[in-house]
Amino acid sequence: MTNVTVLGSGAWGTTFGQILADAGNAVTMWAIEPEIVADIRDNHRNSYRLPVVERLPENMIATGDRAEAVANAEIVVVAIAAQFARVALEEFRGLIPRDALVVSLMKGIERGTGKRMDEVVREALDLPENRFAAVSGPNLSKEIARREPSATVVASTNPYAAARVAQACSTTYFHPFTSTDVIGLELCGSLKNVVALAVGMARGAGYGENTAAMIETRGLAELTSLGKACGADPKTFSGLAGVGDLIATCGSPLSRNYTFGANLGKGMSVEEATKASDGVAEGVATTATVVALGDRLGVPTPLAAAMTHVLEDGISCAQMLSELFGTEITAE
Ligand SMILES: NC(=O)C1=CN([C@@H]2O[C@H](COP(=O)(O)OP(=O)(O)OC[C@H]3O[C@@H](n4cnc5c(N)ncnc54)[C@H](OP(=O)(O)O)[C@@H]3O)[C@@H](O)[C@H]2O)C=CC1
Ligand SMILES: O=C(CO)COP(=O)(O)O
Repeated sequence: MTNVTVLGSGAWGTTFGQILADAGNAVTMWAIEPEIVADIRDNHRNSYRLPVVERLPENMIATGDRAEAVANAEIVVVAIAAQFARVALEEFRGLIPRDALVVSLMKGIERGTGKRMDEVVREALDLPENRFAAVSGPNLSKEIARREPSATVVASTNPYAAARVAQACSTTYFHPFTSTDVIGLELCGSLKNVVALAVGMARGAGYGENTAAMIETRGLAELTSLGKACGADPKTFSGLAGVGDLIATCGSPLSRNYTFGANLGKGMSVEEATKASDGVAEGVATTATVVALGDRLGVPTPLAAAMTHVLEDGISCAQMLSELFGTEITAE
């Protein structure tokens, strides 16, 4: 049994807390909202962010006190909206035990700096690389909250850390694989959200399977080229965190990014789609950072560029699709 703290009691943070509790760990949830803390602590529910779960495990407690939340933690899991991660984590600097592992569930790239979540977490907490791990895969929280079978990837440059975290989140219904490719895992999780926005938009506009498959396949190619340029292992993109997460996210209205895109495709403005969103669609803030990353590395990112024009200039789905390939005939 391990003492694990989860920072952020959103849909996935709470679901992952349930996984950790089901795996036999002592789980402490931290949330910024007092009402969420009280709901988990007193009612063993998170009716605000995960109402699908009637009752959370007994070995899952909650607190809003930062020091108390991490005081005895052997593993600290970060499940905060990516664009708020740095500011939120800086409040925990110096509070986390020096031998605790820190795990990111976040899927986003920080606006302004273009940094991945492993970089943000390590900078905010002054954390050495060998105590960091990332978790990413086809993990739509509501299905996993219902304990449906699923799998994920735990990546750390420190194989011991990856194995330790994988052990802590292994249950009969949730199977972790390990990897040392942190960069690849981070890019898969972040960039697939941009592809999901585009696929959702096409679906919302009434296009079918061929168009979705076209966008997903070209999106995977873009994601893989960018990942390779960042030093990632190409194999990661054909695994659970790459193709696997694309299939899940681009195929389900449970995905916030997919649904955000679908609402755009139905004619909503970005503001209207944001208001309608149930949780944070991380791809909205990440899209522009992908274009900037591609520019910096000399890697073409036509899908991210087209989605940036959707998000910033309000171009239509038809215009987005026409921007994807241009008119020149090239090899695939
Ligand atoms: N939902 C899912 O199915 C999956 C999500 N993920 C990723 O996991 C991460 C967390 O997602 P999820 O758990 O769904 O949570 P949400 O995206 O629904 O919300 C983000 C969490 O961040 C918290 N938060 C926002 N701003 C701040 C802040 N300034 N300080 C402290 N906390 C803040 C929210 O708190 P509050 O609720 O109090 O507002 C909430 O707990 C995201 O990066 C997401 O991409 C990965 C796999 C699956
Ligand atoms: O990352 C996820 C599934 O793996 C959840 O996707 P959304 O953030 O689009 O809801």
